Order: sequence, then C-alpha cells, then structure tokens
Amino acid sequence: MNVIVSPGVIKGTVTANPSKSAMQRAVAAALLSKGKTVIHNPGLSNDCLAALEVAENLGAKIKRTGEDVEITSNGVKPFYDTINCGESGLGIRMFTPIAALADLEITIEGHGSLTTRPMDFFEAVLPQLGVACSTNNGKLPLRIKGPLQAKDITIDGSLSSQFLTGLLMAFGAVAENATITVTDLKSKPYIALTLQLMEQFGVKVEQENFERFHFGKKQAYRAGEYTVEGDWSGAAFLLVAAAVAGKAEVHHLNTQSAQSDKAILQALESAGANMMPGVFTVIVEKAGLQAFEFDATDCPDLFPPLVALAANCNGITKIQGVSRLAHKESDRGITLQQEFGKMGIRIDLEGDVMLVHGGTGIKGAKVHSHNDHRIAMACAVAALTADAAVEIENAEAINKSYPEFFEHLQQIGGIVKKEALNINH
Ligand SMILES: O=C(O)C1=C[C@@H](OP(=O)(O)O)[C@@H](O)[C@H](O)C1
Ligand SMILES: C=C(OP(=O)(O)O)C(=O)O
Repeated sequence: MNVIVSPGVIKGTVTANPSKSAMQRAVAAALLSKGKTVIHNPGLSNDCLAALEVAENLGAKIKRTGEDVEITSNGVKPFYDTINCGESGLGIRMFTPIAALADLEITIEGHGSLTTRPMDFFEAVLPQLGVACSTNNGKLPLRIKGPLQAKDITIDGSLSSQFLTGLLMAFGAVAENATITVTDLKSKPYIALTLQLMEQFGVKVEQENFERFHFGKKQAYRAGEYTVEGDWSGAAFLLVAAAVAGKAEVHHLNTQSAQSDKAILQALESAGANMMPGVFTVIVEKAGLQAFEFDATDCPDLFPPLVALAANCNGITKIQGVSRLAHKESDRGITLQQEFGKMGIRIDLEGDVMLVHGGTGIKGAKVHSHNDHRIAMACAVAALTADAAVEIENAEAINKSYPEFFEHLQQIGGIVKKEALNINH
C-alpha cells in the first residue's frame, strides 16, 4: 500500500495506542502464570498478535471478550513443536527461553526482517543452561530442546536487551538462588520495564546497577488483571508532528512510565517545543525549533521520530547511538539517511553519531519504508512540513507496531490518502 501525506497543520486530540512492549511482556507473563489473566486495553498490532499466537501454541487459551483479552494458562505446555514469532525481535528473544522451559524439541520461526536478525546469542548461551540449541548460521530457524535449568550465568548485553528480557522472564518461573550477570547492557530502561511487569505478576528480582539480577527463593507468576499503558514509542511520532506543524493533545501517556521512549519529552524540550505534560496527557505545540543534542543509545526506537524533528530544527542536530540501529527491522541509520535524503535532508553518519542538517527545507518525494514501520511513520511526519506531498511506498509496514497510525494522524489534522496498489493483469 502506498500512502500519500500532504503538508498541513496539526490540530487535535488523540489517544495513544497500546504499548507493544508492555503487551508482549504481559502475554508472556500470563502464559507463565497458572490461572486466568485479563488484559485490558490490549495491543493488537502484528507483534502483539504474534505474541498471542505463540502463547497459544505454548499451551495458553486465548479469548477476546469485548475490549479485553483473557489468557488462561497452566504454565508452558506446548501444543505444537513449532512456534512462529512473526517479525518481532522481542517476541523471538523473549519466547525462546520461555519455550525452552518445556522438554519438547521446538522449532522457532519468523518471517520478513526477523529472518535476517542475529540469534547466535542463543547458541552461545542456552547450552550453558542445559538447552540444546542450533541456528541457521546465527539466523532463523532456531531449534531448541530444554528443559532450561536456571543457573548462575554471565551474558553480553551489548547487542540487545531483549535476550536478557527473555532470560529474566524464563528464570522467573523456575529459578532458585541463581544470578544473571550482564556486561555492557544497552537499552536498560527496557529491562526496568521487564522487571516492573514481572513484579506486577508476582515475581521479584533483586537487581544491582543493571549488572546483576538475583533470584532468591523460588517464585511463581500470579495471574490477574493487567492494563496496557499507552505507547510512548508510537506517540513520539504524534508529539513530533505537533511540535513541527501545530498543536496536539495525546491522551493515555503515563509520564511516570518505565517505557524508555518517554525520553522523547526531553528531546522536544531541548529542541524548544512548547510542552504541557500532565500525568496521563501530553500537550505539545509548535515553536521556533533549534538543533539539539540527544543520546538515544538506550532508546534506539526514538531515532526515526527524532530525525523527523531534527529535519525541522535550524542547525545540525547530533544524535548519539547509531550503532544500536544496525539490526532493527532495517539498518535504520542508513535507511533514514537514504529516505530523508530523498526529501532533501542531509544526514551524516559519523561512527556512533548521526548529524541531521535541519531547517534546510523538506521536499515532497516518493520514499520507501524498507518494510520498517518506524521509517514509514517518520516519513509521514516529515511530510507535514514539506513543500509538496510525500508518497510512502510499503506504508503497511506500520502494522507491526501501530496499525492505527494513519487514522491517528488524520484525527489530529494530517491529510492522508491511502492508495491500494494497482495490479495489472
Ligand atoms: O524490549 C523491548 O520491548 C524492546 C527493546 C529494544 O530493543 P534492544 O534491546 O535490542 O535495543 C527496542 O528497540 C525494541 O523495539 C523493543
Ligand atoms: C525494533 C523494534 O522491535 P523488535 O526488535 O521487537 O522487532 C521496533 O519496534 O522498532
């Protein structure tokens, strides 16, 4: 699907979509619990749907009841010997150690960009926990055979925090007096989110400095009720849209959230946007925007909205953390450079630093998402202040995290036209 976004003024109110990071973790915790969990405000993006399907294949019963999702589980008891994590990096890295709690040999698959993302971590780490594991040269499919034994282990956290999230969640179900030690952990706030979620489901982990995670006496996940927070990662695009092109009020955003991407507020402030954050609502208004400096090492998903913001700021914005982008849905440093380049915005990549030359004028263009949801959304926001419309090819990539994105953009005044592909027979 191609989507055309025209320049225009932003004005309106919208409710943030549910956080996929929170939803996927809640689905995993519900699977690990005994009994019925009710998830309110469930996320239904492709990554969330993939998590629900994996939980079902690993033994949970899933029911949609009105606005909620009910997950009834008796722990990990796989129905099948194959699970498919769709395109979700968190999904595969979280559910692999969880699936390894069973003693069945299981094949773990995915599709699209997930087939090119690195999984060799598991081959190095899972055997130390008694799990046989093979990959296809460090890529999918994975084959594992548990059961996983939670033992003291040291892992490298520099590539992604998601592997640690998976180990923490799995250890939570079986560990007794065991410690995970992590070196060079990146994306730390995502681990804070994991620990917070585990505690909400009754499992407490003692952590020191995000380097040592200790499990004392054996614990059990407790089924219950859970409400998914609004998503700061998706809302960041709406907040930037307001900062560059008008004014918007975004509801259901918890400013006390553990989500890393609430850091968008700091970037907006540094750029000079007018902001009025409440506890569950954020209002952002356009102002004269200046180039800013920001370290996105621990919140890498903010790069695409930050680039859309920086393109509208006078001067050269410096964003640290480019090396974190190589293994996302696309190699995002390069993809942003290419696609914003088509819109006349120069981006230099200098080692771990991205330099965005802003305030030079955004041009209408035809751009491509590279099947990366956050690139599609960043281009849509850039279009708002372009000199002509921007056409985004493969814009359906947004379904991975935020299927409602274009409707939400329209709700706050965005001029959006969706074009189905013409297929000539
Ligand atoms: O745990 C999570 O929900 C996520 C962690 C981050 O990955 P890394 O830890 O690989 O940076 C982030 O980029 C991803 O979109 C979601
Ligand atoms: C990288 C992302 O997700 P994941 O790693 O879970 O696929 C993302 O949502 O931008």
